[in-house]
Amino acid sequence: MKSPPKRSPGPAGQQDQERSENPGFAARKVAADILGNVVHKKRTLDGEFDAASGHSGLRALAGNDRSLVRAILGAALRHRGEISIILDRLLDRGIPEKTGRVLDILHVAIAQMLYLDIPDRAAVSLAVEHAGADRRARPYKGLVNGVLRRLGRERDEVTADIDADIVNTPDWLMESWRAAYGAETAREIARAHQNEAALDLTVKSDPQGWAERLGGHVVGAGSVRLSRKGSVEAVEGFEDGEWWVQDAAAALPVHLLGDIRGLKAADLCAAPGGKTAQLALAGAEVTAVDISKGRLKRLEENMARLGLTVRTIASDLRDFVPDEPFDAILLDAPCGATGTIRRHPDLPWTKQAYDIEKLSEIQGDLLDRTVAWVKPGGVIVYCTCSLEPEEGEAQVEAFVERQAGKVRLEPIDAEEVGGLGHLITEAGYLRCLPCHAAGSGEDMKGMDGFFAARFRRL
Ligand SMILES: C[S@@+](CC[C@H](N)C(=O)[O-])C[C@H]1O[C@@H](n2cnc3c(N)ncnc32)[C@H](O)[C@@H]1O
Repeated sequence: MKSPPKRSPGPAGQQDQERSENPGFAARKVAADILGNVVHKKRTLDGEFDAASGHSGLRALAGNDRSLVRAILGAALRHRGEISIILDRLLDRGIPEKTGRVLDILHVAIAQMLYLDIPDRAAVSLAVEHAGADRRARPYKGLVNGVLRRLGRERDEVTADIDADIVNTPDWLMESWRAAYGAETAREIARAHQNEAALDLTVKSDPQGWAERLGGHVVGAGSVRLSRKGSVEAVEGFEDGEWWVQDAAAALPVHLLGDIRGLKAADLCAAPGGKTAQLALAGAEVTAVDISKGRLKRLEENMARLGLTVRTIASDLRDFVPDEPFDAILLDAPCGATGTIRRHPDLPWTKQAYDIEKLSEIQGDLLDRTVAWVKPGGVIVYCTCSLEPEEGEAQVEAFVERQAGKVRLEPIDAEEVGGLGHLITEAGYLRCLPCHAAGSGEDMKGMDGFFAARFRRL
């Protein structure tokens, strides 16, 4: 169950050094705190890790301890269902409500013991110390010690017969995937979420050359896949703006617009600009629209690094009025993002079915608006990084019905997406799943869940 070591012990954060000399204590404390914020307060991991507005405890940690917090949270969230079952088996009478952080402390400790290469004694003693330092958890310090030591002793019995593929996904999501893709594929999707995603790059040119230079493979429709982890800024070509990070699946929708050299293209919901960069590189005159000024600023910084020029407009699309119609429109609509769980293991624990319903209404509204913004004969590509049919297949079927006589579906051909025929549905949509291969060969396995459909304006 354990994965290779990911840490070297770093200095404890300033605040916690006052309370504990034990190296690594501050990291465990911050991890338990963030876990609580994610699962109880529905805060996102990205938000908690934001340098400016994220969790204040993280700022006090050294870089290697921040990485340790990320690794612990990744394991605790990816295996949350398993850990809950293990805790049920270990806790004869459960834990009473209002016990402060006890459950979060236990989840963090078990994540280290079972899924990270951290010695049991370190995980247990830091958890016991943490319980002792927390006013409401203090009465359960003995219980934390007993439960974790028993797990250490009875690991095989306590972890036996757990269907990890199924239990780490909330029921509503598993049900949605079973209904959409069948039980076996739903299981494969959930299994794919147990692992982190590879690092995929979109390069300005010469994918094969960059793959050789960086020790990767060409996948998808010319993306470069690297297995390395760590800071992307340090990778050759970043500073010179030769590539940007973009999942192989996320790179496919722009290819569906065809030859856009010299055409006016709108990138709607554009930030942080992965697809904007592709459009500009393909020679289109790009207008990038996004509701978020902050995210648009990031898009502008990304374009500056890549040496690409685009026009940016900060606007809610529901207030947007283009000066003139476009030849091509890409709508990468806001969605539940359930296709990105490998990168965002917090997502299953922060989103609910209700969020998908609300978002699918917005998607329908935005998609309808694009019809008036594209020239007759022009093309609209709709895409989302979602696995839910309400945000994909069902969404576009309803669109075609509402806009009958104004748009027609233009089926996608496998040749347009690097020859990956398994990604094209019978209806001619692009449907990528996290368990799909991005090329041939075992190390090509995995891509973000994505949906795309193409329409021609009549
Ligand atoms: C899936 S992300 C876009 C990713 C981007 N296309 C890329 O490839 O890098 C969705 C974006 O939609 C934007 N957004 C959400 N609601 C919007 C609205 N009503 N009008 C315009 N943009 C919106 C969000 O700010 C967010 O940046």
